[in-house]
Amino acid sequence: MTPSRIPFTKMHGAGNDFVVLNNLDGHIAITSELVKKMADRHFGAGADQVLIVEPPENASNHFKYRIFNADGQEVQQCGNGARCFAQFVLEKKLTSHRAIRVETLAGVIEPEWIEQNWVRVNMGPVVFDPARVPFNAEGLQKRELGKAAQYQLPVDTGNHTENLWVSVASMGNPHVVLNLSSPVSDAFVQHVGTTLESHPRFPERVNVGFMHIIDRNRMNLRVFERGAGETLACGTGACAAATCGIAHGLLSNRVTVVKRGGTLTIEWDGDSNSPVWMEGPAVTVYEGEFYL
Ligand SMILES: N[C@@H](CCC[C@H](N)C(=O)O)C(=O)O
Repeated sequence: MTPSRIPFTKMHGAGNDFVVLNNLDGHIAITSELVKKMADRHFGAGADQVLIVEPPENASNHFKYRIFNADGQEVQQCGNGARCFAQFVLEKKLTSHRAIRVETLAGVIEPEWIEQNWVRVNMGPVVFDPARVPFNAEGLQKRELGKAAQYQLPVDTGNHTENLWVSVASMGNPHVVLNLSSPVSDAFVQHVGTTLESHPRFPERVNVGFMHIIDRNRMNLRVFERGAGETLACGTGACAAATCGIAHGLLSNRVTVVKRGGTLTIEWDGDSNSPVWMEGPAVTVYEGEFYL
């Protein structure tokens, strides 16, 4: 039975914040309602995502990692959370391995603890096939840019409808990336983020990335996340934006992604079978008990 007080750890990865629960013994009944309560910034602990540590289904892996957005929906992947997950299981002495194999709804990822508060993760491959994002590209104007396509999507930007060229990618979870020539306003991120997150062309909704390339090695990125709104950083968003930029021939194979909450490094060799590597911070903020 779920206890009336649930111990949790508050963590963040570049300002993307999490409530992390150890449910290895299965004593907590994880429901969408519980997640929403914990993630609430006024009545709960407050978090962009709630992360759950569970035993693996396959004995060749170390853990299962479940991810819930603040709106209570369970989702496939979370990059900043993956680094915090590795920091958490080591800190809590749930493993003695620095490199672990972790099951997610999107497949197995491999975080490696590099040093205190710093983790590198093999995030698996990126997928640009629109059907697998999923994104309905039917009837849209399409252009090939390097190794990936872009699609022209009419988007209400607040003042008028603009035909924006967008890239789409899956890191296990869905992303749309806008490549902008200048930094964007808060109002633009809120308006376009809200519109695209629930756009009918994305049947599972989508995370919306606003990428501003500084040079071949560096970009600024803001992400309006599915189920959480704009966050201070999004790890899979950084992987999606960087790999789109690399595939389009605009970026080198190692990119520094600067977010409002911190900086991540993304590496990808451009081969569709190769994994995407992400490196960055993973920090414990405090321990608490949540009263039900
Ligand atoms: N913050 C995350 C992504 C969390 C899930 C995402 N909002 C989704 O719905 O797919 C990250 O660091 O990747």
